[in-house]
Amino acid sequence: MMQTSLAKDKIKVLLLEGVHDSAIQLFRHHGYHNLEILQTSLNEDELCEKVKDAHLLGIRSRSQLNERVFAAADKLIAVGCFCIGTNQIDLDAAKRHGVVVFNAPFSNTRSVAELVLAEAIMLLRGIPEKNAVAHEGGWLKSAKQSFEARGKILGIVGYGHIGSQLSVLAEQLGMHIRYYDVEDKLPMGNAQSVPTLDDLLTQADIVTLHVPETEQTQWMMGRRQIERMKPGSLLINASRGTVVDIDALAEALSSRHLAGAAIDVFPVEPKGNNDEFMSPLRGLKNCLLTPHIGGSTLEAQENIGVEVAGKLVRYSDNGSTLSAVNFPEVSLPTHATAQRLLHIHKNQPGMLNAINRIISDNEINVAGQYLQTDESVGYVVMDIDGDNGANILQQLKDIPGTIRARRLF
Ligand SMILES: NC(=O)c1ccc[n+]([C@@H]2O[C@H](COP(=O)([O-])OP(=O)(O)OC[C@H]3O[C@@H](n4cnc5c(N)ncnc54)[C@H](O)[C@@H]3O)[C@@H](O)[C@H]2O)c1
Ligand SMILES: O=C(O)CC[C@@H](O)C(=O)O
Repeated sequence: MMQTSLAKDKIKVLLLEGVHDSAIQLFRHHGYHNLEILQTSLNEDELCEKVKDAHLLGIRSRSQLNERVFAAADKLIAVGCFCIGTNQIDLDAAKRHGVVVFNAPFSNTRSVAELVLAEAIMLLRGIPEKNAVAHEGGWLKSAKQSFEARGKILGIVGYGHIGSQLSVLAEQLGMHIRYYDVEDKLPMGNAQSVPTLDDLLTQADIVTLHVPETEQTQWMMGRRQIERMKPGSLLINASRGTVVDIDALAEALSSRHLAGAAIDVFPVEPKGNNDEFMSPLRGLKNCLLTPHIGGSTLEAQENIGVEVAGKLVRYSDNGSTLSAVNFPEVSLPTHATAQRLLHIHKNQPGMLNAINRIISDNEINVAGQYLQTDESVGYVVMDIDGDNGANILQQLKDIPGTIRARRLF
């Protein structure tokens, strides 16, 4: 087990939002026993208080990490998103504070694709409404407005990991796939790309959204886009709640312009399972509502736990930022007899010179050194011979423009 300069029982790991046990096991296996585990997210004030003594933080989609939270998190070195989306984090603020952010870019994608396919079939058969009516003692036995999936056009918006897997699964059922993406994407099977969102909306029997939350995707399914959808068509959203104008959707479902919808994500979601879910979609029987569980299968959560905890441990143990979402990627092999120093700084001229001047003034031999920069930060990982690491750490921290410096082992 790797020895770090800060004893591992002093490294506090704060895990929120019911991260899977596989993550906890992995931390413990690597010697991290100072864990605080919460099942819910925290509001901004609670977060600011809790993060004060945390070195590593694990969250899912509900925790909002903004400038104020990072400013309060003096000791924080990394955040792991135990999910795909990182839109809940101000990634630039994290970087300015020298905090590296990781996620799990594909571990839950199959789970989402499977759910969406099931929802498409359920909506085509009007099951949400038939189910709701049966629970009230009614009996809607009818073939009216009930359809097979075979031969229907599935319109996929965002043909990434989820959209493209869904494409393959849906084609197995005999559906015809059209997709719209801002980037050129390899069509799977017989899927066809369409040039505009409008083309997709006017052709598809079912529209399903698989885009990330960005400025461009915010409210991309507004009133006008919903009106462009074919009368009697269906909408599925398992991407992010801000992609769909929920009031316009509620009206389209009430008026039956849309025959049905399945919505897993909402502009405002409850903080935890004990909070009330508020939405204009409540009570609409042709709308299947799920509590943001597209990626919540045991398989996905177990894999995500191992993947993201593994990334946090590798960063904490040896400084590897491989696959970080907001940081230059560096992974230096360890040199058995050397001490490792990490230096995160503003990307300004002369930083490497300043670091190396300290090394040479102290007559230290460098066993390995790697610098990566992006437009705003630089990250140096450096192995030095001898035992001078602790002595020069303060000098490295004193270099103007330094964001954070750490001695690992
Ligand atoms: N409901 C859930 O539990 C759940 C689970 C996993 C992911 N998600 C959400 O689903 C999203 C998609 O996941 P993914 O793994 O497929 O991501 P991905 O990055 O692999 O694919 C996203 C695709 O959207 C495209 N895109 C981006 N902006 C676009 C725009 N304006 N118009 C059209 N296409 C655009 C991208 O080019 C890319 O191909 C995630 O960002 C996350 O927010 C939700
Ligand atoms: O597990 C979550 O909270 C979010 C799941 C999903 O939206 C993701 O971004 O991966």
